[in-house]
Amino acid sequence: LPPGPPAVPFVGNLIWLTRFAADFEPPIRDLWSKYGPIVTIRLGSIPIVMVGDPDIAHIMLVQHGAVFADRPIPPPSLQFLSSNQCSVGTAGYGPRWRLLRRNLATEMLNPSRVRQFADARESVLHVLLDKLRHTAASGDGVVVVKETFQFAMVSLLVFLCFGEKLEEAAVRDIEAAQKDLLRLFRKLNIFAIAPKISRYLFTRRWNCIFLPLIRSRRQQKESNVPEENSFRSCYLDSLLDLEIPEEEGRKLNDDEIITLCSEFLAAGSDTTSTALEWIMANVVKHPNVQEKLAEEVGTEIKEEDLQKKPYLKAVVLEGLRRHSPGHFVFPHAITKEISVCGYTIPKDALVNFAVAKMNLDGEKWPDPLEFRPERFLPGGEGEGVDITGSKEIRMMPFGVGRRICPGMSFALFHLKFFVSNLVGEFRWEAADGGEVDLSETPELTVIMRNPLRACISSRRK
Ligand code: HEM
Repeated sequence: LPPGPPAVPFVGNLIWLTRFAADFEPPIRDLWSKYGPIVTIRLGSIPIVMVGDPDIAHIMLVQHGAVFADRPIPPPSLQFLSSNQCSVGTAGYGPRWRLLRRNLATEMLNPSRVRQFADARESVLHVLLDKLRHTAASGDGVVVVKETFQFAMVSLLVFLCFGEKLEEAAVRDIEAAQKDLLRLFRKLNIFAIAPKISRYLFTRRWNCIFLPLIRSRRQQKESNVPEENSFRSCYLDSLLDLEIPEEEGRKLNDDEIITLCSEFLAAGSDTTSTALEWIMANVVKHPNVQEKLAEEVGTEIKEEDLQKKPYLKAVVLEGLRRHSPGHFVFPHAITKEISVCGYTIPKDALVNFAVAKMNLDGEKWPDPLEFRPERFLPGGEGEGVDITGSKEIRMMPFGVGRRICPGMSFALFHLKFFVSNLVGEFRWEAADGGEVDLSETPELTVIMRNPLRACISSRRK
């Protein structure tokens, strides 16, 4: 195994038992400085290999992609959270994962499907801009954007997931339930201490919110009468139609559908709204970037033109490089024992990859902490960078290899869409004439410790 700190038998390295999720990062950084860019820690008796080097990550995720594409099996008391691994992110590497992933990618996330939801996007954008205008008008031009961005992303995904434009209160309920679920993930010990009660509370809340939506859509599909405000199809429709070939073509049950809808909302909303806030924070902090961007996008923004805006793309990529919403990927399990870079990684090990460390690698990116979109323009060191990392990993905000985020192009498109409209519509300045503080703090994604506060004024004459 790769080197690591000494561990107590059966207990592992005690420190990891008290730390979850992103809190892992500072001590892991210390281990990399001490032992090198690939280290082993132990959680109980499970070895976890933490990889902080892009070239080693490439060997594992691309050259031995199939071996590193599995996911760990959750302990029995937590299996209900994913309906026995019935979600794209939790399913083991096999036919069910392929089926679910293909369904999500082709039915919802591919570019031509994304284009069909232009009216949903316009409507969400309209609400977002109105909320910002209204807040600014009632508070000396100052807005705190975090909640507004989050609400916009959740509204959009709820639209795409359930095919209905829900009332604001209903969207807020879903948003609150998602947040509580994600918070619970950070305190998994609740499920260990009182598994039955937590399971009951958790399932009841989820059923109350999602079951009526699922039932009404099922009825609607059966009666073939599209309701007012409904889209022709949505993610839920694809799940209602899906059949599992290796289980005699059975349909998904309600619990599985709830898990998949919840995954769709959770995976897509927090990540994208966090990235949007980081990008806008840098746009506010760097007036020269903002003016260049405003000049490129203009005030009449058309979706079909977004692909033709190189500086917009550069700003989005630089935002994702400099402030990846996730500093690690989801844990990977391996399908068989394997030797890589002189180490043998056993079948029961987990492996994780340090996205943020790779994005800020000083050998690949000069002045890696500097926000400089020009790197991605012709002649810059990031010109033509392939963020899928298939030939070489230089940055991996969406992961790399078989488990790469299926929402990557969806997210890039929506980031461009919102950033261009926010900059095209308003002139942004740091609130109170102050500085924008770029300190990070880990929650489920790595967010701004001090949420962005900005003064906005209309660019329209
Ligand atoms: C800026 C926005 C986003 C970022 C930075 C991001 C990042 C990531 C990362 C780092 C992974 C883990 C890859 C791995 O485990 O190796 C992932 C997985 C995933 N993401 Fe995203 N993501 C974003 C948006 C989205 C959106 C919009 C969706 C869908 C609506 C989505 C759905 C998923 C799913 C389902 C997985 C699990 C894939 C699998 O295990 O096969 N993500 N994402």
